[in-house]
Formats: sequence, C-alpha cells, structure tokens
Amino acid sequence: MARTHADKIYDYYPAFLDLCRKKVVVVGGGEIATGKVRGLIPCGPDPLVVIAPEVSDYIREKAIEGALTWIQREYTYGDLEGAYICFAATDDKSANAKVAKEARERNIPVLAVDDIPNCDFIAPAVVRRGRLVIAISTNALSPAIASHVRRKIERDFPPHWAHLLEVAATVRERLGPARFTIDPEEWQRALDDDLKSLVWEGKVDEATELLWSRLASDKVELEARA
Ligand SMILES: C[C@@]1(CC(=O)O)C2=NC(=C\c3[nH]c(c(CCC(=O)O)c3CC(=O)O)Cc3[nH]c(c(CC(=O)O)c3CCC(=O)O)/C=C3\N/C(=C\2)[C@@H](CCC(=O)O)[C@]3(C)CC(=O)O)/[C@H]1CCC(=O)O
Ligand SMILES: NC(=O)c1ccc[n+]([C@@H]2O[C@H](COP(=O)([O-])OP(=O)(O)OC[C@H]3O[C@@H](n4cnc5c(N)ncnc54)[C@H](O)[C@@H]3O)[C@@H](O)[C@H]2O)c1
Repeated sequence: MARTHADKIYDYYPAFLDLCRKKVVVVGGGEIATGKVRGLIPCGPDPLVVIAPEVSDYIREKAIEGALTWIQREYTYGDLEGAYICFAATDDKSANAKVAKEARERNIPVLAVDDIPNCDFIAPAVVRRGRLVIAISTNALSPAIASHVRRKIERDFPPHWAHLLEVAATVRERLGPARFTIDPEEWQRALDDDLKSLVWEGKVDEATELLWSRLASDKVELEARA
C-alpha cells in the first residue's frame, strides 16, 4: 500500500537485505540506476536484471562480464515476475509508477526514485570501509542531510577501519563456540586505543594476537578441556 503524507510520522525500519542468489530487477540504466547496480553487485543477486533501452558504460561492461542480464528495451508488464525486490529508476515518472504498480500487485518490494508514495523501502547514504557498512537515513525527510552526514562520517572513519573489522572478525571466528561466553563489555574494553594504534600502523597480525590474548586464550582452553 502506498505511503501517504500523513504517514510521515512513521519511521522506516532499518535493515540489511540478503540478496544472494535472488532475482533483483532494476528498470532504467542511467546515472541513478547505475548507482543502484553498483551497490547491488557485491550482494550477489542472481539473476540481476537491468531493463532499459540505453545503459551506462558500467552496466554494459557488467553485462558483458556476465554479472547481470541487460534486457535492451523499455519496461513492459510482466518483467517483475519472480523478483525478490525491484528498483524503478528511469527518468520517466509514469514508467516508474507502472513498475511500482506491478510490484505492488505481485507483493514485490519496490523503490521508485524520487517518488516516496511508490517506495516500499528507501536507499540510505552509504559509507563503506571494506566489509564495514554505515548506512544513513533521514526517514526521507532530507536526502541532502543524509548526504551531508555521509561526507562527515567519511572524514571520521578513515580506510583502516576496514582492517579493524578484519581483526575482530578473525578473532571471533577463531573463538568458535567460546565466543558466546564473552561478555559484550569485554569486547568493548578490548577494542581500545592500543589495539587501534596497531591497526592504524598496519600491524594487523600483531593486533589480531593482542585481541586474541585479551579475549580468548584461557576461555578456549577451558572449553577444550570441558
Ligand atoms: C541518500 C540517497 C541515496 C541514494 O540515492 O542512493 C538518497 N537521495 C540522495 C540524494 C539526493 N536526493 C535528492 C537530493 C536533492 C536535495 C534534497 O531533496 O534533499 C539529494 C542530495 C544530493 O544529491 O546531494 C532529491 C530527492 N530524493 C528523494 C526525493 C523525493 C521526495 O523527497 O519527495 C527527492 C526530491 C526530488 C525532486 O526534486 O522532485 C527521495 C529519496 N532519496 C533517498 C535517498 C531516499 C531517502 C533517504 C533518506 O532517508 O534521507 C528517497 C526517499 C528514495 C530513494 O531511495 O531514492 C542520496 C545521497 C547519496 C549520498 O550522497 O551518499
Ligand atoms: N542524475 C541525478 O543526479 C539525479 C538526482 C536526483 C534524482 N534524479 C532522478 O532520477 C531519475 C533518473 O535519473 P538519471 O540521471 O539516472 O537519468 P538518465 O537520463 O541518466 O537515465 C534514464 C534511464 O532510463 C531509461 N528509461 C527511460 N524510459 C524507460 C522505460 N520506459 N523503461 C526502461 N528504461 C527506461 C533510459 O534508457 C536511461 O537508461 C530521474 O527522474 C531524475 O530526475 C536524478
């Protein structure tokens, strides 16, 4: 059902979608659609279908590589069959509205660009540091503010945050089932400035061993003996 002006009082629910091996349809192939496709490809949708008479060089290249299927024509009713989610990102508002109409008939969540009533979900501004993803939304109240905050966060989170995440993920995996015995506050204390300094200096292996020694070694031995 379309969101109305009166629904402005309600927040959107923040979530990260699992799209891997699911059919995703993007209608449109210009600048805005290309931004969506760039964000989608690392999520492993399959098939990823782009429907548009003209597409950007990026979409054309990804189609040649086999990362997506480009259907070179205008959208027609039926194109959304079997889709898990879809994007209406053409420069033709009425075409976007037709995509949204079919999506609603089929109960497929749709994002129609610049058309809030025809959005079942909205796109946040995104900061990526490796696998660390920071998503920012203003509940559609001011995309300019979302963009502004994104730029600020980009300055506050330099690229090595990606490595800090790698360190934590490595230790977490090495812990195995013992990770359930670690108090959340223990994690927070362990992620201190000494640890970060090592990562910032590029000493990722040392940082991994420091974090491991802080969180794990005795617990894992105890678990192994039990
Ligand atoms: C975050 C970002 C992500 C992305 O696009 O992927 C995004 N818009 C961005 C930029 C941007 N968009 C617009 C401006 C001009 C300034 C301004 O209006 O503020 C700027 C600023 C700029 O370009 O710097 C115009 C605009 N956008 C929407 C409307 C319709 C309306 O308001 O009715 C209009 C009026 C169109 C008209 O004039 O008719 C609607 C939406 N735009 C959203 C997302 C969703 C809400 C997100 C949230 O919760 O805030 C939502 C609801 C649907 C959607 O997902 O598309 C991306 C920043 C990326 C980045 O910089 O990192
Ligand atoms: N470019 C921007 O900076 C920007 C910013 C905010 C909002 N928008 C809005 O987003 C929309 C898309 O912008 P854009 O810059 O990507 O446009 P664009 O002109 O670059 O691309 C439009 C795309 O839509 C395709 N298309 C047109 N009719 C179609 C149909 N019936 N079926 C399938 N594909 C169709 C075209 O082939 C083309 O690939 C516009 O409504 C624009 O107002 C754009």
